[in-house]
Amino acid sequence: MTPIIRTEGLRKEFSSKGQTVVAVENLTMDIAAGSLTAFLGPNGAGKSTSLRMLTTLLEPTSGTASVCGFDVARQPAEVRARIGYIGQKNGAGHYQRIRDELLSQGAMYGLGRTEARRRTEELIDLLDLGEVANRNTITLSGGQRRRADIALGLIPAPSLLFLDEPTTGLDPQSRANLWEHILNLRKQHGMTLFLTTHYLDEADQFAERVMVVDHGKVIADDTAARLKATLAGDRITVTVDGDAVTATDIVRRLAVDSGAANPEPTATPDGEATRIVVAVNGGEHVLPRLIRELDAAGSEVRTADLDQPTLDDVFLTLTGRSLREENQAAEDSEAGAESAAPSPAGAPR
Ligand SMILES: Nc1ncnc2c1ncn2[C@@H]1O[C@H](COP(=O)(O)OP(=O)(O)OP(=O)(O)O)[C@@H](O)[C@H]1O
Repeated sequence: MTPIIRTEGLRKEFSSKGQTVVAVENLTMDIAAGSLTAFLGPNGAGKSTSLRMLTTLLEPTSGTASVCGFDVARQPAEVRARIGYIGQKNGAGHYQRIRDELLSQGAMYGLGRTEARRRTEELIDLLDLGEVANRNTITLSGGQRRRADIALGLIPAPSLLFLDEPTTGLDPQSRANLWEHILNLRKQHGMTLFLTTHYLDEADQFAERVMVVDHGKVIADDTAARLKATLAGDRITVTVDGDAVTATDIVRRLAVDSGAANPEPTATPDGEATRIVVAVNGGEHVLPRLIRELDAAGSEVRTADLDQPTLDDVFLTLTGRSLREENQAAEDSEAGAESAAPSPAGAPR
């Protein structure tokens, strides 16, 4: 089947104060129709720029991209007619009722009045906006506003939807709720979804394909499960009494047997005992065997833990940075800026 997105050596450079910034470098990928791909990367990695090129909002410096079978540079109108794009900033206007905004969007896409009305009501229903459809966007909660954004992006009934950080800034419950809606849409309409997110748990849970970009380049591209298995591995920590050298040898042998990429354990004194940490493959099989072998060798196992990796561990291996910590730092600085910013008298905060 022809991929719904195909890029070949896509590149975007910006000139800023006499300097050239390469935001996206040599992006080559095929995305299958009907798939859900998460495009991940630290701040400034080039995710939004890639999305903006694929949605025809930015012209590539070089390389090619076809979306829904049309070239983004030469046939932008054809591309736009087939896609939806939900950017980072709230797309819904502030002083219009959601229902009216959806109707205007329908008119903008050239739907007749009856069809615009039908789709508006369908999307209000699908995205659970019934209770707020007659309210102005400015009065909505973050989660409701994001759902309104998605409804707006879906007015033209796209076969491919791009979402740039759809859940950023939402509380965990609103995130879960929005995801339920996104997955529901996908099920009902067989849409292809291509999204960026800073929440790696979302990518892990919902995406079939995870692409990690850094400094404008794709540095990993696979399923979340395979990325975790190949780039992070499981981690076993045991605390043992008795002969630390023998115990460490046993741990190393089992890690080697498991096929771990780096089977060298680290052993550190923990009071009278020794704490041994090692990376293994298939930790759930290795751990029981390890406990039996240590026991048979006369090492008393005080504690035994198995940590299975998250995508953040993958991220750390790949980029040397923890996205979880970056997110936390960004949230902290936003919260700081918000509490420091003066609020104009009477203005809603
Ligand atoms: N209009 C512009 N002019 C100059 N540089 C730009 C412009 N837009 C983006 N860049 C730069 O290109 C790089 C990639 O930016 P981009 O917004 O694509 O990153 P991102 O991965 O989406 O980041 P974030 O997660 O913070 O949204 C960054 O170094 C950014 O500063």
